[in-house]
Amino acid sequence: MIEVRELTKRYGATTAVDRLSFAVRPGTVTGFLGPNGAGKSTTMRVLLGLDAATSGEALVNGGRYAALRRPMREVGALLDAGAVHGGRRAFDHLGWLARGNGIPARRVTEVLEQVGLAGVARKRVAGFSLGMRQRLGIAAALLGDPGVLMFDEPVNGLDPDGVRWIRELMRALAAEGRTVLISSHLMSEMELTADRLIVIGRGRLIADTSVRELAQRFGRGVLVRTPRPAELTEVLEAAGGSVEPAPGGPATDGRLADGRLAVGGLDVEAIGDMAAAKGIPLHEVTPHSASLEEAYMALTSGNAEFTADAKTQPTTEATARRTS
Ligand SMILES: Nc1ncnc2c1ncn2[C@@H]1O[C@H](COP(=O)(O)OP(=O)(O)OP(=O)(O)O)[C@@H](O)[C@H]1O
Repeated sequence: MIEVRELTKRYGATTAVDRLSFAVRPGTVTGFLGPNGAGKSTTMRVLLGLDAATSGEALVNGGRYAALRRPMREVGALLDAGAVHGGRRAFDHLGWLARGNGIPARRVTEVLEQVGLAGVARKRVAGFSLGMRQRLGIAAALLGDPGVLMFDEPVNGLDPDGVRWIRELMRALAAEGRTVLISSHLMSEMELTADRLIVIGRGRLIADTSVRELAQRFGRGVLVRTPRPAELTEVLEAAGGSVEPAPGGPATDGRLADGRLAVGGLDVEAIGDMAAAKGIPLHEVTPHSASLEEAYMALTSGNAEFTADAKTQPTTEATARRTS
């Protein structure tokens, strides 16, 4: 179990994580999503005791990492696959980690087999491809057979076979009842791997939802294009519709991407009638089936527009709203 409560991390004037709260439960793969610089790595580093929180808490199995008695047996992590010294052999690197953490030597052989590196166990890491280094990093994370696992961008730079292998491994680890948190900025990858999604932007929570809920929320709707998006938004929201800026094109007024809106909860006829009644021109009205990628882009585009109010951070659904 991973719990982050009102976590804030500042580096000088930069607020990397801003009153962030979420929980990651056992038995699921949870995707930790957000654009570059959203605060994913920082959150993971604080969870792993590599950085101190400015305020709030980041707990693993109910305690701070520093207070865990046998950390590698409780939590395994891959933060930076390049962090291993190139002169070391894979077997020796893992053996050194095992000895330092009271882990039986047989685990080294087991995890090397598990990640498919048994054949190169005696080779120096300097000669490893990026994919092999990722596998070695994952082997290190698995060494203590921990119940909690965190992987920062594990599929970065991997070929399709490597990506599929990681996806299957993550799902298998969760199926064994482990808590698995994977960060990524690719919804396309998380869609196939994760059960739950925590989406952050500018250090704040944007959505804490299941993949299914997100698909349902954005799954069907009507795409509307108008030169007066703010007025139409007001009219449609007053009628009970949900309105999000739709991806596609740069934002012209800093808030709404070229006046396209994804409308949920209202049909084409109702939208057309209401716009006509208010004299708002419509340049396009199309029934639309959004992909999760589009949903993610709508959630994260112009993060300032989606700042979850820190006092009422959503916990069960993607409830972040535009603030204007
Ligand atoms: N050690 C540091 N000193 C100063 N600023 C930092 C430090 N670490 C991170 N930051 C800043 O904090 C913010 C969040 O960075 P972080 O690396 O956590 O984001 P991220 O979501 O992991 O992004 P990416 O997907 O690019 O890895 C960024 O603005 C980053 O520049």
